[in-house]
Amino acid sequence: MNTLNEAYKAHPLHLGDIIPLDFSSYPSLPESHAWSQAIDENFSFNDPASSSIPVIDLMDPNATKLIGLACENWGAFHLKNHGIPLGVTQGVEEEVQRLFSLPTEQKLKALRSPSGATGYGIARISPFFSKCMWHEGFTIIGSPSHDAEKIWPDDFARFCDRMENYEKQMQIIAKRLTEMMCEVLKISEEKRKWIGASDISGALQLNFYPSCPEPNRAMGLAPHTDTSMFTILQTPSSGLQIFKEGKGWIPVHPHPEALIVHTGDFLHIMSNGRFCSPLHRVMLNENSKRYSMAYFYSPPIDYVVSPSVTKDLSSAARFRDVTVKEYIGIKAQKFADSLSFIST
Ligand SMILES: O=C(O)CCC(=O)C(=O)O
Ligand SMILES: [Fe+2]
Repeated sequence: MNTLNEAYKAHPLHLGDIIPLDFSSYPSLPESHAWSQAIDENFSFNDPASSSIPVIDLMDPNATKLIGLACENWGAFHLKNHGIPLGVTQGVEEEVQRLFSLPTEQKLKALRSPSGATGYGIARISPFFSKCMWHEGFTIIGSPSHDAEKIWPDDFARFCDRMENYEKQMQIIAKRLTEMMCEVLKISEEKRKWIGASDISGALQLNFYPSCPEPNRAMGLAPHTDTSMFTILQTPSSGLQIFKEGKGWIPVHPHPEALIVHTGDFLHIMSNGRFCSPLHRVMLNENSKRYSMAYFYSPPIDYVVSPSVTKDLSSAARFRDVTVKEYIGIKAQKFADSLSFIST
């Protein structure tokens, strides 16, 4: 059994916090999904050049340095020339569309169990908000065959092949990015030994946001930070926003053939706060649906995440040591207060 599954098993959800709405049968926004305040845009486009996350070419000889700066200043960047063949991305996009356009009853066959980590269901962050999100998701850890078989008993091989291939590609890029980030943070050889190991904690989250009758009063995905070390996101559509201190919510418009990478809580801890773990959310559209594939990447479950992993920790550690597994548990209970809960 994958160890990430074990980490989630210890924190079961209520069934009511897993089942998505059948969005196609709601021509107007139900009260359960109407957020009380109109969602503020609170962002001005005075200077678009300094108000968008940087684009970094992985083949650029200065890529390591640029990635370090982007992680410090934004906690996010576009990554181009990442080497994933276009056919692989397109294949996954096709499967995501095929999955989410199925009738609700069919998708519900793979409903995530309350103590499960994989399958179909609403976002894990849902219990922390009083209103529901206009979103459905499907989580994959390793092979998706167990869940896909329930949906397509005779025809799940193509979905599985494409997803597993995509996960492999993500791991190759994630390994490369981890090496670069460790270089920037001067992480000791000892604490880098896990890189490239087979027991890394990885999960692929497929997200779907149907078109919404009242996008300004609804929320695709509510503000959160990712628990991961970093997340590699692929989406053909706008809607994602990242919160930047002093600027507000910044829209992240996808670049053709580029991936979006953003740092998560684990890198924030390991860098002693130098890399941000940006708050982000997803906004909706009245006329178009949106989907995304988010690959969450973290060290193995027993790895000790600590500011002391860096060789040049010059100031006092701002966070106490936690294992990956322990922090997943803290996040499941404390959500937005998790980083302050472990701060020293
Ligand atoms: O759909 C997106 O663009 C973002 C998804 C996300 O933030 C997540 O799955 O954690
Ligand atoms: Fe996220």
